[in-house]
Amino acid sequence: MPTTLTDVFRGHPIHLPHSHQPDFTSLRELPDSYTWTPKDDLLFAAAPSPPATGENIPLIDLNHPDAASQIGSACRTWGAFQIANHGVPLELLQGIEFLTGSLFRLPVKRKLKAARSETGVSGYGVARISSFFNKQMWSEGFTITGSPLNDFRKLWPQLHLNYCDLVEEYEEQMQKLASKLMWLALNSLGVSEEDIKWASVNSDLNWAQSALQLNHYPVCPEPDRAMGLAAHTDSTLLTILYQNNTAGLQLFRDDLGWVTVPPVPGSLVVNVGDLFHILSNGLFKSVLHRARVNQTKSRLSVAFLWGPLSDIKISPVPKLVSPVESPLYQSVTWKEYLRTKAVHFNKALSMIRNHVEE
Ligand SMILES: C=C1C[C@]23C[C@H]1CC[C@H]2[C@@]12CCC[C@@](C)(C(=O)O1)[C@H]2[C@@H]3C(=O)O
Ligand SMILES: O=C(O)CCC(=O)C(=O)O
Ligand SMILES: [Fe+2]
Repeated sequence: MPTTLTDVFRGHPIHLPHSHQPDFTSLRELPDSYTWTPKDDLLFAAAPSPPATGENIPLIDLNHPDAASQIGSACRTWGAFQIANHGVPLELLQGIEFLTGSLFRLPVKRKLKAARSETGVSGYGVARISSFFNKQMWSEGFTITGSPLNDFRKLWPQLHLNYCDLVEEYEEQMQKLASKLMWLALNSLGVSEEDIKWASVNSDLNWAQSALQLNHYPVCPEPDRAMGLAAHTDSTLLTILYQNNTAGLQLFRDDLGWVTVPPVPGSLVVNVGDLFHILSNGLFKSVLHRARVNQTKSRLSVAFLWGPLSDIKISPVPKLVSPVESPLYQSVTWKEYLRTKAVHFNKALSMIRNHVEE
């Protein structure tokens, strides 16, 4: 039996000083424990990109003949892009948004019946990365790895089977899309199937696994001082994000600061994760991103976090490594990397980097 994501996290309990949320709707003012300052997050106050620069993440039409090169270039400059004509039925996106909304609208007591345990990865709770910060985030989440049946039964005694089918269908579609996007990006670098043995296109994707992260950012009384989800990179190969019609996702660019990703109805946001950065020998950028909140509209997002099976060694594609230099990164499995990340968080990538000898 391959190691699942659930197995990987069992050995990494997270101890959160505050493991569940207050009833956000009852808070009229931002409590101290939710008030962020630059001390709590070095990049908190980094300049937002002036809208006048017109710099925006590309919106790529997957039916366009140049889609592969556009994706490749977006992965290098932004580490992210939006896609239209992705082939995922609109009803499925609306379905998953509806499921997410109904989950977070449940009474707190019901949601807590499916609370994530200290040693678990699935279930309801605060963001995993909360343990690295002194302040709390203005959000609640629900993580799905493997079958959500047990948790969903507790949340919706009547409707859980329908919702399980919906999640399964969503994951299937996302899985296919993710591998298609990965290969488009790799092809743009001249990398083909012979170069990466474990990631064959025609293997029913039995080399991949995923997690689904549902996020809710309630309306916030003082959004400028609050943080929905603190800045992080994903450890994945790729993450595909569906966001409802409320802006909040921001990407960090060294040259521009924080850039907001505008919601485009029906489209999906794709971002490069740490493993794809490693695989591309640093060519694709694992983008630092975060979620801000606002005072008038609550926000929902659904992240499909996608990577290889836990024991597959990921190393920079030899073709992308210069013949006279060593690869930028050591080889690492997703399992090893998630463990490094669970301890070192945003420093994980630099810990497996090969340092040039003088
Ligand atoms: C398979 C994954 C990937 C996880 C952990 C586990 C399930 C949930 C994912 C996230 C989702 C939120 C950001 C992140 C940084 C987090 O804390 O939980 C992600 C993390 C990672 O990409 O490293
Ligand atoms: O809500 C968002 O826009 C970002 C979510 C995210 O980054 C994540 O779940 O990993
Ligand atoms: Fe993320």
